[in-house]
Amino acid sequence: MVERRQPIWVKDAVDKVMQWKKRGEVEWISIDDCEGLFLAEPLNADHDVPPFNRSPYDGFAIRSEDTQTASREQPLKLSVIDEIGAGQVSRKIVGENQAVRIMTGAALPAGTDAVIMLELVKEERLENHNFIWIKRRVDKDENVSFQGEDAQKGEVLLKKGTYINPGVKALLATFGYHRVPVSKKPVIGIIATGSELLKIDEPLLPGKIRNSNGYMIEAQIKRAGGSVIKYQNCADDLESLHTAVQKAMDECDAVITTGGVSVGDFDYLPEVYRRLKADILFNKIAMRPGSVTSVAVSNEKLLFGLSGNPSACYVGFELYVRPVIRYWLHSSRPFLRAGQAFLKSDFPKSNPFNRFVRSKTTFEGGTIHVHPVGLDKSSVVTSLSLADCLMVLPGGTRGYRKGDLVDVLFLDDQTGSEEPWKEKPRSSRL
Ligand SMILES: Nc1nc2c(c(=O)[nH]1)N[C@H]1C(S)=C(S)[C@@H](COP(=O)(O)OP(=O)(O)OC[C@H]3O[C@@H](n4cnc5c(N)ncnc54)[C@H](O)[C@@H]3O)O[C@H]1N2
Ligand code: MOO
Ligand SMILES: [Mg+2]
Repeated sequence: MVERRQPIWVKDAVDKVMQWKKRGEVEWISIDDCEGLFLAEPLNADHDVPPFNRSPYDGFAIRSEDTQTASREQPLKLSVIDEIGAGQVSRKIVGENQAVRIMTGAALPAGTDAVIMLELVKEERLENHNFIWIKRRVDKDENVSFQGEDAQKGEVLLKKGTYINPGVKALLATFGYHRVPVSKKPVIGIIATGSELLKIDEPLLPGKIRNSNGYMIEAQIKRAGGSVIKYQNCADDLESLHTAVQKAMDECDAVITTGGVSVGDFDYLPEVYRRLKADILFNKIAMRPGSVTSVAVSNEKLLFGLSGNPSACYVGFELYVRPVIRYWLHSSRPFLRAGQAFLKSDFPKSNPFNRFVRSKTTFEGGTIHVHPVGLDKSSVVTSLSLADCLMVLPGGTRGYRKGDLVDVLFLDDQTGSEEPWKEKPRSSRL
């Protein structure tokens, strides 16, 4: 008699997995290698930015009070007493009717409180000395980049858990972080199982297919921020599968298998869990695709049994593995970013289970639309290459109509979400 499995809700499955979440060990790595990781400590401003009042233009630093009566009819003549470029500091103190020629980024000289652009003055050279003529009033603080206007000493600029994008990297450099606190990456092992699997450089043979899931999962792990150990494909043979999973569990922080997790004669992962004396958190989820996704824990390490069907495997990873990797990396928003969009076409299939449909979003007239891509079957691989989101269609309906507002989970996104997608109360009767 085939084992009857009791499905659980997606939200409960996520909760069960996240009970085993861990933060990775913090290490300080070179700023050159930190992008795509997460700050393991907050970033505080230990000085003002900019650190001094500076000129935003190439021009002349002046005293605004000297210019109060300057006009086209009564131009003002100032004596140029120094010239500085960015990086230089003038030693002069600017007095009445004096100016310093100053380039963008240079510190305002003592005594000055405004800058006039090169284009707005007339220059004159008289007896080996430079003068300028100004034909308008310049107000105090005009054209000054103020010390601390960008960031003030003591401010917390970025919270712990922030994703390090190019802008964050610029801030790290601004504050002299040549080494950056981040988490060590989790090492995730991948074992593709199935006697039908060929290596990708092998020619097709009757009844065989190439292992695409192994490569897909590798890319998903890397997109999430983890590092990968890819093991040899494993045939549907209990002894070798047991040995391979045991070895991977010893060597990695978590392990993903694909295939062999359902109720078929050669689906040996349930038996491997028993042999490992692993606690099975669940082996059936009320969702499509990916209902067979199983997760077990052995020696406090997670062992993900993803489906062999490519789309089911993909969705299982994004919902249950990705948040574990991102949490490990100290992300404060480890779950897929959620939003809502209008369905672009009817989705007439009745929906007994929550469905995660590979889809694509488009922006039209200020609103987001979403439409399914490719064939909606869990065995399909082509739709994955076109999807930028998963459209979530809660179960218990007779289908959805064009124009319905539906939840979407974005795949190529770094913002993430603090909370996972959850079934809403109306859909929460199993
Ligand atoms: N009697 C039942 N049969 C099935 C059930 C069920 O509840 N009762 N569930 C179905 C569902 S839903 C899914 S999903 C699949 C899951 O099967 P497994 O996870 O055990 O995976 P396999 O049987 O090993 O393979 C399924 C399918 O995927 C192909 N595959 C496997 N590995 C790869 C790979 N690395 N790259 C590409 N494709 C792969 C494999 O050839 C099969 O076609 O079970 C249903 N059956
Ligand atoms: O759950 Mo299976 O993953 O529907 O295709
Ligand atoms: Mg199977």
